[in-house]
Amino acid sequence: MNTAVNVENVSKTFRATTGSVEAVKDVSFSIPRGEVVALLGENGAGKSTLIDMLLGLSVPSSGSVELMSESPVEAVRHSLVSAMLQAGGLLKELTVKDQVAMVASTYKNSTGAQQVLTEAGITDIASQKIGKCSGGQQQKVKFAIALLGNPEILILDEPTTGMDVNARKTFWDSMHALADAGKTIIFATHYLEEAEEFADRIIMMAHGQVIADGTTTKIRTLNGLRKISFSLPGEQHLELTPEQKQLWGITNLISNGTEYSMRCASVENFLPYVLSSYEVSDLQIIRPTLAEAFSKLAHA
Ligand SMILES: Nc1ncnc2c1ncn2[C@@H]1O[C@H](COP(=O)(O)OP(=O)(O)OP(=O)(O)O)[C@@H](O)[C@H]1O
Repeated sequence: MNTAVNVENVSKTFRATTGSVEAVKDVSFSIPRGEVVALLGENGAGKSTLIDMLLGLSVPSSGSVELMSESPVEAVRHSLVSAMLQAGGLLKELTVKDQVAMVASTYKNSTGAQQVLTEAGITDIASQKIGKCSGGQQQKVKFAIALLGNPEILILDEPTTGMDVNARKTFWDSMHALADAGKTIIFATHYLEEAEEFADRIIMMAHGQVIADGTTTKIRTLNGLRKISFSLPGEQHLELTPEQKQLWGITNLISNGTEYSMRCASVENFLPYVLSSYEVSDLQIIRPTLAEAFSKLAHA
């Protein structure tokens, strides 16, 4: 069984007094086992609604979801999947270790409270009451709880919200270890650098739909916004006709003495022309950042 998650033509419509909201619209994707996938999208894009359906917390209005070839509810029941969600679930009066032990006792075959406390990096706050933990520490407690069932699939909704830089690093180190052990990880985040650094694949959502799906490199170049800069020493001047600019998708052309910079949609075709027609130095091709691609795609 190589497919961990299969989502087919899934839509979710909420009925509200003000009318209906199509939170997720005809979304399909498949995630092989062992893949680490970042779910990106602006506020209200539909990420949490999709995650709720992956976990069986809500039912699609149409379409189907399968995790390890089972329905989400069955997959949760068989501890094939566990989650770290944005909303509550922790008891403020309990200590961290009692909270984790309490959830551990509900599993037939739990990983063990002590082990998940170590994996989540919270042995130092084990005796602290949940109510006295910071937002970031509570996130780590939720992470420890998510590890208890030793699930094949981990689904994390904005897991590092509230964590400081060190806590985020420790968190992602733990996630790396899990990914190396072959776990499938799906995480929603607003931190693009986390997606860039950690995910094998990015699924980008806007207005309930998947607007891009691929590796970070693919997503970055989807909008074709690579930037080129170079110098033309001596008396050389770059001269491009409007037809050439259109052909190679040249925009934002700026010249500053001998230095030129521009955006280019067709670097592979433009560069041979420049290199054969001019004496070029200091050539640089700069990939668009994920943030640029994200912003462009989300507002297309
Ligand atoms: N229970 C609900 N009833 C009505 N509308 C809802 C409900 N839950 C979500 N929505 C709407 O569905 C859309 C998608 O919301 P969702 O929470 O899935 O977005 P999101 O991408 O997770 O956003 P964020 O990044 O802010 O968490 C939004 O327009 C939201 O207002």
